[in-house]
Amino acid sequence: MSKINVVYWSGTGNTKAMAEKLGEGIEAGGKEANVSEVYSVKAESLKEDAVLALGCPSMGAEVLEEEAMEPFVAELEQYVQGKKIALFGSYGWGNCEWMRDWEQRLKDSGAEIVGGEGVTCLNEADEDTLDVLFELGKKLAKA
Ligand SMILES: Cc1cc2nc3c(=O)[nH]c(=O)nc-3n(C[C@H](O)[C@H](O)[C@H](O)COP(=O)(O)O)c2cc1C
Repeated sequence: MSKINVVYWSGTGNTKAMAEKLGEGIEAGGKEANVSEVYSVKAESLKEDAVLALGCPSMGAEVLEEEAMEPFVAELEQYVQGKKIALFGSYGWGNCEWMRDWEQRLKDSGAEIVGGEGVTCLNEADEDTLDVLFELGKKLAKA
């Protein structure tokens, strides 16, 4: 059974809960999910992953969290050509500009965004969003 890495940053747990639900979907789809906080993962270790998922809330002013996630994504960009990547994250008040920018950035580096766009939710994920993430996990397992 091959593993799918889900790497996330979460300050207050909203994006963490999204990551965990995505992981459940991956396992339901028949693959092992490796759900990790960004602090414990080196971008280089994902070099060979054909499929992976990344999560981060909107921080700063519509940007990725800047201490850990932003440098991680910046380093990962050199490896993403041809990869299938699912994106997700929570936000508090904006218009999801951070997610649109993140999608575009990875597409420009040659990645395919699984599902066409990142999954976003206002603050804590509701049941509908959790269902979407579960289904996305199953889709990742088959990608
Ligand atoms: C320092 C800081 C900056 C934030 N900036 C934004 C922002 O620009 N746009 C937005 O929609 N939400 C913003 N938020 C709200 C978070 O995205 C929101 O609280 C989210 O649910 C946090 O997810 P987490 O629980 O995974 O950390 C910000 C929150 C903090 C603490």
